[in-house]
Amino acid sequence: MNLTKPVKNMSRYLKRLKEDDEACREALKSGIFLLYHKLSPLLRETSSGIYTLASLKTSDLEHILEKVGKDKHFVNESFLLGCTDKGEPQFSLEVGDIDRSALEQECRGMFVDLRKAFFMLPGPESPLAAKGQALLRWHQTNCFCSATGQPTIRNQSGSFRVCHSSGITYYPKMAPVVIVLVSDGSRCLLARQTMFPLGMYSALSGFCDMGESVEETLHREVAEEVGLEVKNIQYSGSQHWPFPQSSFMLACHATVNPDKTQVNIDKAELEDARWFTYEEITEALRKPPLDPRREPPVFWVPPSYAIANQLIQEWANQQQLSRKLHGLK
Ligand SMILES: NC(=O)C1=CN([C@@H]2O[C@H](COP(=O)(O)OP(=O)(O)OC[C@H]3O[C@@H](n4cnc5c(N)ncnc54)[C@H](OP(=O)(O)O)[C@@H]3O)[C@@H](O)[C@H]2O)C=CC1
Ligand SMILES: [Mg+2]
Repeated sequence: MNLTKPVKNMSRYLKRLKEDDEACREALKSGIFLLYHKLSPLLRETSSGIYTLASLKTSDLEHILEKVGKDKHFVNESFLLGCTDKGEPQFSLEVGDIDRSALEQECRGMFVDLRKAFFMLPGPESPLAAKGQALLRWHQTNCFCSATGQPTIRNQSGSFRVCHSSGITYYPKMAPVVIVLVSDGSRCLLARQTMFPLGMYSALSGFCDMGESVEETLHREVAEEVGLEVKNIQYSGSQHWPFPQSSFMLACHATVNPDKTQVNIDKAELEDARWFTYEEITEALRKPPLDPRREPPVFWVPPSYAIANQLIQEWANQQQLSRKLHGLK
């Protein structure tokens, strides 16, 4: 089978590459590579001034590696990410031990911190950039077995690491987090942590404790952080979130009784939490993406690549609909 041809069933194809070292090594010969320098992805500016993730073909990457004094077999250190629409296997490669500016020059691109890259990349490319970084980070921090202290060995695709001494297999992990937009019917509750950028408020969130369901985490986190009791939980969607380590965000809507809205903030967790009106929210959603050269606005919400933004947008749409139904503007 020629693995480079467009593949009808991508999922089966990727499963094979994940599990079969030989097939994956073969796929590396005709892969598409995303480079990271100390976990910062390589971006390129197109002729129309738009930034995209730079993707290099195997032959181009090997050529560049040789030019910067690195063995071309270094491509084998890559990790499998997925497949392009054309069926080309995609890989991420950490090149942090190579001179950064020499690489940037050879690749005609620049390595950009992932948080900054999220603001520069077109929407659909952000999750791929995040996945590439997350996988590299996981491998960098799981080189040893936590039971024996012996080195763990990766398979070719990077879908797991194994300790041959204990026989334990380690798989890349995400920590589940519940994020919830609480509404009292006409307002929604947003909060900020001291570490948030100035003026940014987001939905409430918290890591799931061992053994908890999504609903249990949601009730506990809202009670802990703002002292409220929620009901009517509705699932909205999910997202992988790479910061600071890989989280798996499960996003929900919930409501509180309109006569029990007094917030009691846990100051150890939150700097502030307050109710926002529909007008305040729609104005914040209309604001253009943050310009790092300008002062941040007094109140703004997470940008569109964050699932918090999706929750806030959905809430605003719902409010708009019910206002129309009630003859309000
Ligand atoms: N994509 C999005 O739209 C959004 C994503 N998020 C993400 O959600 C995550 C959780 O939100 P946050 O409100 O801070 O969570 P929590 O409310 O649970 O508060 C963080 C606390 O959990 C501890 N902690 C850190 N990692 C873990 C873990 N893996 N398991 C259990 N506890 C942990 C922290 O300890 P320590 O003192 O060590 O830090 C800190 O005390 C963050 O990574 C944040 O970036 C949040 C909002 C929006
Ligand atoms: Mg929290």
